[in-house]
Amino acid sequence: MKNLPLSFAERMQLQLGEAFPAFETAMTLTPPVSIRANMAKLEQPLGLPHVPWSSQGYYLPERPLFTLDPLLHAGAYYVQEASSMFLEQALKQAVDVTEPLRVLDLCGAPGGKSTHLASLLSAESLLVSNEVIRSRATILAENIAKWGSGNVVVTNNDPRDFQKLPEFFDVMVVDAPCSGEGMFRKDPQAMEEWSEENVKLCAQRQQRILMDVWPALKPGGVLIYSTCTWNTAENEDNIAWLAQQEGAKSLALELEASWGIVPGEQQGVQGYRFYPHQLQGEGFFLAVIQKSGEGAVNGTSGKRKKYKLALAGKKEKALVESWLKNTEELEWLQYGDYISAIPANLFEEVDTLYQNLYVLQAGTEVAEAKGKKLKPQHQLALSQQLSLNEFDTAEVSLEQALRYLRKEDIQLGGSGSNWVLLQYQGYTLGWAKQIGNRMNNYYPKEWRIRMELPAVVEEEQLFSLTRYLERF
Ligand SMILES: C[S@@+](CC[C@H](N)C(=O)[O-])C[C@H]1O[C@@H](n2cnc3c(N)ncnc32)[C@H](O)[C@@H]1O
Repeated sequence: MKNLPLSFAERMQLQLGEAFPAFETAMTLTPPVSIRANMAKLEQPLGLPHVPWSSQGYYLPERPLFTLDPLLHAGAYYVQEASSMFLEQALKQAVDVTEPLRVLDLCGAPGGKSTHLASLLSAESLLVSNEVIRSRATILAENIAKWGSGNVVVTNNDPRDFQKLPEFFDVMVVDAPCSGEGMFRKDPQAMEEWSEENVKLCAQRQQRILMDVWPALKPGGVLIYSTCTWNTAENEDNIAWLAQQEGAKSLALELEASWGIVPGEQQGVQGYRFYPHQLQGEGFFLAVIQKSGEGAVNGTSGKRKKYKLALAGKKEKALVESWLKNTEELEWLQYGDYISAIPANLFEEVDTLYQNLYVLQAGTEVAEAKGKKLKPQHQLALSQQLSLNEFDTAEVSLEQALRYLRKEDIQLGGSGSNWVLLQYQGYTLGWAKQIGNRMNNYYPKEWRIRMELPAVVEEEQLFSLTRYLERF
C-alpha cells in the first residue's frame, strides 16, 4: 500500500496516540471479507464466524469470485463490509423494530444498508430506499428486487425533495457520501482522492444533506448518521451543528467491550468509531440523534380525493392473486399493463410517495397483462412471498445457471409451452419460457453477468455459499 497522506497520518497519530503504529500496520493488511445472509431465503444458518454486532453477518476465510455464485444473483446474500452492519445495533437499540415504522434510507445505493434494513423491519413497515444519482438508483432497484422484500419503495430524489413529506418518517438513515478515510486499504483510489480540502467540501455537502432532509423526520424520530471516515469535521461537527440548529439529542448505544468499537463523546455527540487494528472491519463512524418533541402517530392526513395509484382490475387481479403468499394482506395495483402488489396497510403511504417523489419501484412487480396473456415479472421470481407451487420449476446445473445468468440460451430438453422458474440448488434465479423444445431466456438484460466463464465450469473450482450451509 502507498504511504498514508501526511496530514491524515498526523491527525490519526494525534487521535490514536500510542495505538498509531498498530493502526498503521493494520492499514497494510488484507481487509476481511464479509457477507450478510438473507435469512428469508437461506433459512439454514451458515457454518462461518459471525460478525459480532450483526445477527446476519458472517466472515469468509478469503475473497472468492462472488460473481460466479448463483446464490448471490438469487439474493440469498449480500457482500457487505462488516463495520457497516453495526446499523443493526443502532436501529434495534433506538427504536422498537416490531412496530410498523416508516423508514427512509436517503443515500441508498448500491443497497447494503437498505437490504439490511429490509431484513430487520417488520412486514407492516415501509422502507423508502432512495438514491439521488440515477444510474446508481437503477443498481439499487436491482439489489432490492433480488433481496425480495415486498415493502420497499425505491426512489430517485434529491434530499431536498423530501421536504414535500414533512414529519413523515420515524427513522432516517443518512449514510453520507464522504472522504472515505476508512476505505483507504480496501480502495487505494480513495487515498488518491483524499485532501484536507476535500474533507471540508464533504463536510459542507453532508450539512446540506442533513438540513435538507431533516424536516421529513417526525418529532421524536431518530436519525442514524454514518460515514466511512474518521475525521470529526464530517462526523461529530456535523451532528453537533444539526443538534444545535434543530434541538435534537444524541443517543448512546450499548456496546460489548469484546467488539472493539471505540465510543467517544465530543460536543455532546456520542459517536462510535471502527478502526482496523481493533476489529475485523474497515473504518466507519456512526451516531444516532433524536428529534425533539413527541412522536406523531403513524396516520395519514385524512382521505384524499384523488389517488395516483390505481387498483388492478378484478379480472387481472383474479389471474395473478395466487402467485404471491398472504394475498389477503396485499393490495393489487395496475399501471398500464403492469400489475404489482404492495402491503395493503401501506396503500396511503405509497400513494403519498407517488404524489411527491420520483418512484422507480414499489412493492413487487408481478406481471405484465396483455389481454389474456400474462408475462410474469422478474421481481416476482425473486420475491420472498412467491407462491412456488403455482409454477413449473426446473433445477439447473452450475454451468446452466451461469449460462442463464449470462443470458445465453440453455436447453433443458423439455417440451410444451409454459413459464418455468429456473432454480440452482433450490434457489430461484428467474424466468425462462419453454416453447416447443426451445427454452427462451427471460433474465433481465441489464442484470446479466458480463464476465466470461472458465473453460470448464466445475462446482469444486468455483465458490458458492451453499458450501457453508449447515444442512441438518
Ligand atoms: C456511502 S454511499 C451509500 C452506500 C449505501 N448506503 C450502502 O450501504 O450500500 C453514499 C451515497 O450517497 C450518494 N450521494 C452523493 N451525493 C449525494 C447528495 N448530494 N445527496 C444525497 N446522496 C448523495 C452517492 O451516490 C452514494 O450512493
